[in-house]
Amino acid sequence: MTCFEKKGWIMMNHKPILIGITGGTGSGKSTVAQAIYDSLSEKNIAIIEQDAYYKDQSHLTFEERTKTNYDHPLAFDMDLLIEHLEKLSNKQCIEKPAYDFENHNRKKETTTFYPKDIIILEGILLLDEPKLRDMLDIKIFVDTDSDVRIIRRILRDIEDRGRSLESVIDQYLSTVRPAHLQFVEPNKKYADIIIPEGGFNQVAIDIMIAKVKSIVQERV
Ligand SMILES: Nc1ncnc2c1ncn2[C@@H]1O[C@H](COP(=O)(O)OP(=O)(O)O)[C@@H](O)[C@H]1O
Ligand SMILES: Nc1ccn([C@@H]2O[C@H](COP(=O)(O)O)[C@@H](O)[C@H]2O)c(=O)n1
Repeated sequence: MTCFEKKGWIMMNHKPILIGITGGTGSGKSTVAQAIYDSLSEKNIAIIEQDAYYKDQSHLTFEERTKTNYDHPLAFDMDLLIEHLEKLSNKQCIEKPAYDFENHNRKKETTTFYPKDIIILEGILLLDEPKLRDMLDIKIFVDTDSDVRIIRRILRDIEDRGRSLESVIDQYLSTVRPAHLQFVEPNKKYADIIIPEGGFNQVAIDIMIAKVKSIVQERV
């Protein structure tokens, strides 16, 4: 069954444009996603964070959940993410999960998410799974040096995600860095565009916006 929001619908008979923004942790993915969203805010557009699709771990204790490798593809419920993107392509609503970084678990509540003309999907592991990769109309890799990324991550995880300096460093060395080298960096080759240094690269963002607008024009 199709599902509509009261908002304007510009490409009624078309599948949504799916923009994937990937790159290492702290590279600036969310910042780039927000900049694109802000520049196209008059359109029927939304952001989906891949983080919302971390697997539910309610069967584990908090202590056990701290030991999960959150940078491995198996940490994500990729089947649910793909199912949701397919539903949105078919103009169906989804119940989008939400994630609690402090508890290392999915939240109980979900949000009803309506189909959009443009969806920005943002996350560390968008290009590793061929089926997901093939669904993306535009694939962007935000490329930022690892020393800059770890500094950003330390600040963010302590401030927003309830972590200690020691836990961020331990996690980075034991799982984040090895998984980045194994699953994130090698998939850069699949990107259509590589944006150096993330969110404040206005030239790259303007080029992206022009591309999205030209796809919209083709489809209306
Ligand atoms: N080009 C940039 N220069 C300086 N700081 C940036 C830049 N891009 C992002 N940041 C900052 O770095 C932090 C991480 O950025 P974010 O977009 O959340 O990264 P990601 O989503 O890849 O983890 C945020 O505090 C953000 O404001
Ligand atoms: N319980 C969790 C879940 C994920 N992480 C880390 O989040 C990173 C991905 O988010 P970004 O915004 O940084 O792209 C990823 O590197 C995981 O290590 C976590 O620490 N705890």
